[in-house]
Amino acid sequence: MTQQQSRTAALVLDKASVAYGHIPVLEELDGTVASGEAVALIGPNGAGKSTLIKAILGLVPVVRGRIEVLGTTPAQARRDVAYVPQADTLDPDFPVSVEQVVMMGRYRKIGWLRRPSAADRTAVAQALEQVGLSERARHRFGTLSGGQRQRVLLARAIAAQPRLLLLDEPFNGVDAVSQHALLDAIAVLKRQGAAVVVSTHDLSIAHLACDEVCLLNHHQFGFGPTEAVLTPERLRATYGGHALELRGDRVIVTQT
Ligand SMILES: Nc1ncnc2c1ncn2[C@@H]1O[C@H](COP(=O)(O)OP(=O)(O)OP(=O)(O)O)[C@@H](O)[C@H]1O
Repeated sequence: MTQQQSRTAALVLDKASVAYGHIPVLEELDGTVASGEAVALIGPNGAGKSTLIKAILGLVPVVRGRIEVLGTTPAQARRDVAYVPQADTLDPDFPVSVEQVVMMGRYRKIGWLRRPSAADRTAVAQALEQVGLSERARHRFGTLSGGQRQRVLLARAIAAQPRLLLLDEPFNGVDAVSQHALLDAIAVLKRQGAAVVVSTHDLSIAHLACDEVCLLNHHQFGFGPTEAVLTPERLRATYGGHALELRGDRVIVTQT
């Protein structure tokens, strides 16, 4: 990757406002995420973090301003963007193996009708290795733990070789091993030049994995380098009337 490419903006928010019908959710967001960098979206429940991720995917409309993804519109960039949802929507009883789930990440590249090539199988094996689940490739997806299933969904996103990866609270309720695998995978993707957007309540994720932070509660309360933006004062402003405790690296809302 050249220096020029490494400075390419993967995501631009330009006075972007997002709404569900007539209900405004996000107002006038501004910020840029470069390729090879990660940004943490931090804010209380209902702040609009998932909504921003859906707007970047082109699933919720931008009603004013602009969201530019990989130099184009969210809808046009979609094939180069991978998404790991907050809760997996795959029925655990559905009889599908771990490697079949990860292969789903390749379908946008190979099409639904063509058989996977050797390159597709290699991409799947590498993605599973990256999340530490190679030995579970033939296991049924539904038999894995919640944290392991989350890692499989991350592997599915990695196998897609995205230029932008969107993770919606991927660290909720996962064990330390899964958390490490997730952090490692984010680091590898960044090194490969992908940009990463991760919504989280865990400030350690922002410190460990993210170059930048976007503080959100319908409005933006800060967007910039993690160390500069992630201050107790700004967090309190973002969480508004809620009483807050910073317990270790987690934001705990003690009173609403
Ligand atoms: N499909 C929808 N239609 C209308 N309003 C919605 C819809 N989805 C979410 N909202 C509203 O948008 C606001 C932001 O929700 P969102 O899920 O983006 O918040 P969040 O920051 O991701 O919260 P959490 O941390 O709880 O996941 C909330 O007020 C929610 O009720």
